[in-house]
Amino acid sequence: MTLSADLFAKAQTLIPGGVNSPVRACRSVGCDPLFIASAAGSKMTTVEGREMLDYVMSWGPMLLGHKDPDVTAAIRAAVEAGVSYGAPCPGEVALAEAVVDAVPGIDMVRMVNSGTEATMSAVRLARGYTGKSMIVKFEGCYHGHSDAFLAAAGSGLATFCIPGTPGVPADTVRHTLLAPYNDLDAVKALFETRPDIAAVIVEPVAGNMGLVLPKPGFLEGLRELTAAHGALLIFDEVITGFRLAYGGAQSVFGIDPDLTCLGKIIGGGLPVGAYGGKRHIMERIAPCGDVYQAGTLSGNPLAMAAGLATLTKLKASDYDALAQRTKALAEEMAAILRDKGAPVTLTRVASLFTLFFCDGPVTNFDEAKKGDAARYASFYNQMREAGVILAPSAYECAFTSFAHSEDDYARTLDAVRGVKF
Ligand SMILES: Cc1ncc(COP(=O)(O)O)c(CN[C@@H](CN)CCC(=O)O)c1O
Repeated sequence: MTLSADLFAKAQTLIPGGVNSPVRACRSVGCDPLFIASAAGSKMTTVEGREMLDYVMSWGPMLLGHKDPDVTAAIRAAVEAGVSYGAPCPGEVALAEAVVDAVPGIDMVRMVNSGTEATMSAVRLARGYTGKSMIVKFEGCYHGHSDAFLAAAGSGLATFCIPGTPGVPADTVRHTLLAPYNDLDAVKALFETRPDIAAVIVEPVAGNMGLVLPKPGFLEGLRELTAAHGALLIFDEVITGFRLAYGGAQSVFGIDPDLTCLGKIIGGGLPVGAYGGKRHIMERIAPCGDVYQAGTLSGNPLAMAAGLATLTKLKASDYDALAQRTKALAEEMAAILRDKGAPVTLTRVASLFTLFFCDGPVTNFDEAKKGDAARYASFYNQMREAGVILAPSAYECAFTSFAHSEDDYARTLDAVRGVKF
């Protein structure tokens, strides 16, 4: 038995499924998880001492790479001043200012502790601000695990093929309307039948059914429809925020959402989420407004220091260069796999990509589900054997980082060449 296997056996007696987040259990790719002892740059080292090349990067936060020296130094310095105050601290102002300066649609921002909290709070705010109850989300999009969204979430639930989940009262998801991603007509039809839609929440680039890009006009259409019907447009940029560009997807597509949800990268690896948007909407949030939201560790000084150090460094980083290197890697991976006879549809943007083992196009969840999950599981396991960690689910993305080197990419392609179907 390996040390990971021993740890996993014990973990399963103490923690549901042996993990603190379902996808980490690797069930959909038919293996047990590796336990990680440390990480630095583009690599993680298992408890067995094996160095693995990482394309999960903590599911997105580690855009600078693991254990970035500047981020680590900032956390170390913050620790010396204490770890939590339960009172305002300068770091909260500094990170809020960095977010407001970076994200076009954010005039004011509230820090929380996860992407789930961010989207849950943004929806409550939208309902409070508009006085309406219904929300529209898209099949295959995942906005965290708050009840309203577990109607047909992508990410974990799609991996486990659970459409919705026990424990969510039926009348909770009664206020959630679903539409296929990229289907503007479906959204238009919802608005024509429902006068009580408070908001449409969308991943501007969907990262939880695998990577699915918005069709031209889709996001613009959502902006027009919501404005015309007195509903808010909420961009869930937990993955895309500070990853597609320093200003997020909204700065790339030129769309002006009413509210934006952030997470992952803005905490630099520590637990941070945030929701922000137009000042006249955000000022409805307590204590200046009447829509309640709170959090003991929101604005935690260590997390603020890690987030600020991360954004400061990203602001000076060359996103275009990373996008070009990611493009070269992903296209070569797809070409090698096609030469092995596998049907592969590659979707890619910036430092994100997904290899769907099916013919394309892949523009929504139904098409994403045509991917050959067994072939993906085989690919995942063979790549892990070769020392490369991909997402343990066909419904996730691969994440590169500024720490990935040309040698890393060459090593990855060598591993792909060794794959046998
Ligand atoms: C677009 C989007 N919105 C919200 C969330 C929820 O964020 P968290 O509550 O996990 O911080 C996520 C979380 N992403 C998943 C991976 N696709 C987190 C990994 C996990 O669940 O362990 C997200 O992708």
